[in-house]
Amino acid sequence: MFEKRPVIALDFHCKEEVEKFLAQFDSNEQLYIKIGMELFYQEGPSIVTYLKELGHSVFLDLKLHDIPNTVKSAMIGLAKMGVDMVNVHAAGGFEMMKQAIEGLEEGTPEGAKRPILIAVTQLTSTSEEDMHRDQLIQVPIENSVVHYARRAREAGLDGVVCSALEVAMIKRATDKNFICLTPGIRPKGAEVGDQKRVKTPSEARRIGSDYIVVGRPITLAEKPVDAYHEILKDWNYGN
Ligand SMILES: O=c1ccn([C@@H]2O[C@H](COP(=O)(O)O)[C@@H](O)[C@H]2O)c(=O)[nH]1
Repeated sequence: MFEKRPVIALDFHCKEEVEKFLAQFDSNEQLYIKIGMELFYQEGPSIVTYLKELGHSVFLDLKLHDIPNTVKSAMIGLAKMGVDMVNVHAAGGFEMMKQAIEGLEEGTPEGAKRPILIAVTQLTSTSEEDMHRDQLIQVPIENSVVHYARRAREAGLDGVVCSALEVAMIKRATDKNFICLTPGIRPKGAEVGDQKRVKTPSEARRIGSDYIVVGRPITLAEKPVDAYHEILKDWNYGN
């Protein structure tokens, strides 16, 4: 399910910063925006309504991870907000993921499309050494990522969050339509920051990512609109 627009991670503190950022774009340009914890915990559901009314697509990246019943109830609420995509941590377990999808189905208003549900496998800021040390998972990181992807698919989810490095393995282990959304994207030569498992937009495309997520290389750029269009071009192989 290829999405030609890079998903922009708007990791801002408040709506005013979002407005300032969006004012730089042509008002006809419909973006795919990721709202994370930082913005959502400050602004709440009204930030979703605001962005949807402007015609943008919204991925609400709250990475739910709790007992199955709690996640199901939370998902019922999130489905009512009209977001396009939400997520959970696969580490929350098979039953939690199953309940998450049930909650979304229950909460989606009649006639509306159920939000896409994906599961975080291993964060792109986690290296194999980090995983061994912090999680005591003593296998290669790709094995852990593919294992979580298989469990997510068996639970009925639409896809996973992973690094572009693992996309080919996941598609082989699940199916080609199982969504791989990949953060940890950096244009050639860009600062990597806290990301550990990184690829460029065109590398991610070549490997088979369906969505890429890009934050700081756009939001902290001197000219964010130009930075966005360069990434868009690289992701779409110059088209
Ligand atoms: O494994 C993950 C899951 C989520 N993210 C989120 O994506 C963006 C990436 O931002 P950059 O500034 O491009 O590094 C950020 O909002 C993370 O919360 C991730 O990076 N890795």
